[in-house]
Amino acid sequence: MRLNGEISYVRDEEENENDSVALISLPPPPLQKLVVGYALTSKKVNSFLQPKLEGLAKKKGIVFVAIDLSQPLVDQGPFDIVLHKLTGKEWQQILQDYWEKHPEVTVLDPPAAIQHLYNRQSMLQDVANLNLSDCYGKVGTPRQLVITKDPSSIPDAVSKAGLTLPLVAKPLVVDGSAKSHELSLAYDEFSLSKLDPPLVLQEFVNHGGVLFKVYIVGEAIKVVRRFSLPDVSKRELLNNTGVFRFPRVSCAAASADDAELDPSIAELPPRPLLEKLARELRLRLGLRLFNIDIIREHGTRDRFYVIDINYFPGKWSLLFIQYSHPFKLMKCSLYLLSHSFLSIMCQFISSF
Ligand SMILES: Nc1ncnc2c1ncn2[C@@H]1O[C@H](COP(=O)(O)OP(=O)(O)OP(=O)(O)O)[C@@H](O)[C@H]1O
Ligand SMILES: O=P(O)(O)O[C@H]1[C@H](O)[C@@H](O)[C@H](OP(=O)(O)O)[C@@H](OP(=O)(O)O)[C@H]1O
Ligand SMILES: [Mg+2]
Ligand SMILES: [Mg+2]
Repeated sequence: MRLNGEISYVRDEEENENDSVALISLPPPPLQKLVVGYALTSKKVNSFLQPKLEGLAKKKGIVFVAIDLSQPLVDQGPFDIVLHKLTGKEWQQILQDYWEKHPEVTVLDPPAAIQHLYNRQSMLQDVANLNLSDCYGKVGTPRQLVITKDPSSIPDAVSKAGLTLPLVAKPLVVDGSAKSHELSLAYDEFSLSKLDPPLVLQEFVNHGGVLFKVYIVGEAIKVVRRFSLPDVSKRELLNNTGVFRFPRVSCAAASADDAELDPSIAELPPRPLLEKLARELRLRLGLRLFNIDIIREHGTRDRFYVIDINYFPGKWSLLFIQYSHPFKLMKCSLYLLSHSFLSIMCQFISSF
């Protein structure tokens, strides 16, 4: 079975361009320029600032200008928007000072709000506090325990907390480094003392090996499917011991949008549920650019868990890669997906 791999809840502006016919031909009003100053790592510049985005943005009067980190921010600009994804206290302070002097500038997003996602404990707190049970499904977070020191105390702490094995061990701090994405799966309690705190130990939830990435850009939502860790059976749990490091299983290259999947596993979470979740988290987190990783407990229709939230994610450029796939249609759908995504980004920026 082939499922529609992606949903968009915002009409693509490009689609609408030919909808209306001008009755009187007046010259178009001059486009008011919107200047977006950006402070991004070179990795992010490569993945985000694709010529395609810059081209589309230019047509809509949006220009991207690199912020020079060696110069005072206050001496640069003027900017309408500052778009950033850099970690570190120093940058936070620079932005804060800038914002105090220029409250008219939109900072995407406020550094203090982003900071909330840089810790895997605070990251999921708002989801845990939500009550969406009447909204087409239940959304929660896996039970988890924070360990800050003394690895030898972990087996005892896990048993006291009553966590069920296997457990996913995740570095507590998420700072964009490769190390902060080094995760392990622990099958038995005693091997847990080999781990290296500070970390979060999270119950592993069987979910049929498919994860949903929900991208939030302002009020727009996009969902894609990615491959994920396979289920762990009771037998595997009994026969395995130890702690196993695993690579970045659900990276952008692990798209499951065009895979043949069991429909009960592949079915996207209900749209009203995602809309409510996105709206609530946007408000509670105070963020406009983020993504939620969500899984459906295997064997259930409506039990969902948020396992990760990332600030301003997305290797959108990957969607442009011309896959040497035998079906031309697939190339086309990938192109359309990325195109509408870029359009959404431009629409969002234009809204300020
Ligand atoms: N509680 C869980 N139950 C089942 N699988 C999980 C759980 N937590 C994580 N995983 C698996 O591990 C992968 C990585 O976990 P997570 O998303 O928390 O890490 P990350 O390094 O922050 O990822 P990202 O690259 O999205 O930032 C997930 O995509 C999923 O496949
Ligand atoms: O393309 P997707 O699957 O959305 O992956 C993102 C991850 O989920 C994020 O965690 C990455 O951000 P950090 O590397 O800053 O944590 C993020 O890195 P980026 O800042 O280079 O976009 C992406 O790798
Ligand atoms: Mg993730
Ligand atoms: Mg993450």
